[in-house]
Amino acid sequence: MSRLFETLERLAATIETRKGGDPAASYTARLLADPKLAAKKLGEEAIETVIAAVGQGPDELASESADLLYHWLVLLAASGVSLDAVADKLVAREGTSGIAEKASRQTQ
Ligand SMILES: N=c1c2ncn([C@@H]3O[C@H](COP(=O)(O)OP(=O)(O)OP(=O)(O)O)[C@@H](O)[C@H]3O)c2ncn1[C@@H]1O[C@H](COP(=O)(O)O)[C@@H](O)[C@H]1O
Repeated sequence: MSRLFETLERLAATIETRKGGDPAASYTARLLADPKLAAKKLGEEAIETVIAAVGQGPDELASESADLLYHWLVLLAASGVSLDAVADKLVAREGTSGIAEKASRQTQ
């Protein structure tokens, strides 16, 4: 398994432990208690990642990507969506070109 996936699984497990936690002591608990805030933060981190990608260099892009993935995991946890559920979607798409998939939707 890749180091990134192992890290994401470990972080997802840590995030689960924060459910119902004290928002004053845990930033994760604060986001989990307010899924709209978690979604808003994910949007902000996505924009910051794009800004890093178009002009701030590789280290900043890696750092913003880490922020993005952390907030993505929190939003999944807040919404009751497991990493396995996301994996199922990706596996189902394996081998299907995005161009072919879009064309099939347009002919339906
Ligand atoms: N990986 C992270 C992680 N990445 C980013 N962040 C926080 O996400 C926030 C990012 O917000 P911004 O970039 O918008 O920075 P900001 O301007 O300070 O934030 P705002 O004022 O806009 O809220 C910062 O407070 C970061 O510290 C994280 N907070 C927690 N984790 C992990 O989650 C674990 C549990 O955290 P707690 O629940 O807070 O103990 C930690 O041990 C870490 O492993």
